[in-house]
Amino acid sequence: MSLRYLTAGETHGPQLTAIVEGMPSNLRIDFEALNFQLLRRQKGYGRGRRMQIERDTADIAGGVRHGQTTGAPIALIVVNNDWKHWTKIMNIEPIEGTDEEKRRVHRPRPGHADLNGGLKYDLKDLRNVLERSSARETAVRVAVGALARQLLEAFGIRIGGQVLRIGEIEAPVNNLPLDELIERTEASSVRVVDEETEKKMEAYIDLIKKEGDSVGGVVQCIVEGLPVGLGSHVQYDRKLDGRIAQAVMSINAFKGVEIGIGFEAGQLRGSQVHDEILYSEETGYTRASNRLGGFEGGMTNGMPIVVRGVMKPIPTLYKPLRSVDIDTREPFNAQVERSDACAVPAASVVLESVVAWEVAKAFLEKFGGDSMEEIKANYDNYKRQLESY
Ligand SMILES: Cc1cc2nc3c(=O)[nH]c(=O)nc-3n(C[C@H](O)[C@H](O)[C@H](O)COP(=O)(O)O)c2cc1C
Ligand SMILES: C=C(O[C@@H]1CC(C(=O)O)=C[C@@H](OP(=O)(O)O)[C@H]1O)C(=O)O
Repeated sequence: MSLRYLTAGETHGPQLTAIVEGMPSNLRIDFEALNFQLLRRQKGYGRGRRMQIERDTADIAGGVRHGQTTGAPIALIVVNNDWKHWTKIMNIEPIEGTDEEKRRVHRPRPGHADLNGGLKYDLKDLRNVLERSSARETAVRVAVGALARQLLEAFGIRIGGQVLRIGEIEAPVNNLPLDELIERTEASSVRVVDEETEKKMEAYIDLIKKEGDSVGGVVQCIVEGLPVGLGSHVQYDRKLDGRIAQAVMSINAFKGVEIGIGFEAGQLRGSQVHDEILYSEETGYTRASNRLGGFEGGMTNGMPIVVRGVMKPIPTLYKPLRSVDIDTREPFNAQVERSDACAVPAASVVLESVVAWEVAKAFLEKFGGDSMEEIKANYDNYKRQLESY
């Protein structure tokens, strides 16, 4: 059985839940490291008041005993602190003239799931759509990704990321070693490596917010320490770059994905794009560059995976756009819900998490076993095969 998971839960409901199946036994879970990933996602300049209410941690309610996985499905729970403020609105049916009726959402926000979801599921309170379409769900996806990260780390595979752009402000290109990149972005309110860019981005977010507007950006994730041959060229749905693209596009508000130089490849010559193959006794086969971001033929080539994603501006605007009231079909300004002005730094943590998951899944498909020991034996054997090739 391959690795899989499902999530459930509403943004203003009691909790978010994930069931993760297919994790091998005997993986030691570092609870502090798991919760650190949740904390990372909560930080970032430009977020709304909700992040001051929440203190995200993941409770494990199944599949782990004495700090180690047992091979059983893992149940993860992230509690919503905000639930206590929403119990009435979430539990009581909105009756005309009551406070609950006033909180019914009937003026869909352009750019959010409100109208499509209302039409599709025949829901007259668009809250029933927004509760689940909210990116609050990414909290539990980050918890799931944190498990994947721990599995990968046991095999020396590591992940880092950074923000490359927020609206008009672009971060200068850097090729820092992963450790330094992680250290510097961790210290930054917008997950960039230098203070000058950080200051510019903060000021830009302040300006956007003051104008009742919102902003998106570009985020990048790097995975290092990979073996050659995760994913496969033989079937469309086994191509790991394709799976990663799907995972990135599944993040709320993501509108595009690039691997390596991505779209730039369309304007360059072959000689400027393809990574020349080298060989040495110490390193085995390697590449002179990594413009293709670690992939050829849907398989890892041993170079770091480089994935970028673009996030559109947040749809909820304090200065709302035109919309139509679904009760009257009259033009109205869209509903204003409490909202972030910019969630790009948080989204960069979500990007790392979904990429970690896809890589871990492909890793288990290749080296699969029911216990960490079995996987390690398979992995060591494969490494010997590569060395003798
Ligand atoms: C970390 C994160 C935080 C977000 N915060 C908000 C927010 O506060 N308000 C909002 O309207 N959209 C927010 N979004 C975006 C919406 O969830 C998203 O646009 C919506 O679900 C519609 O999906 P789509 O943009 O993928 O089509 C956020 C997205 C992410 C990744
Ligand atoms: C709760 C989170 O993000 C939320 C994502 C979100 C949306 O529409 O996507 C809307 C906002 O919800 P609320 O109106 O409750 O403040 C964000 O705060 C989170 O990231 O944990």
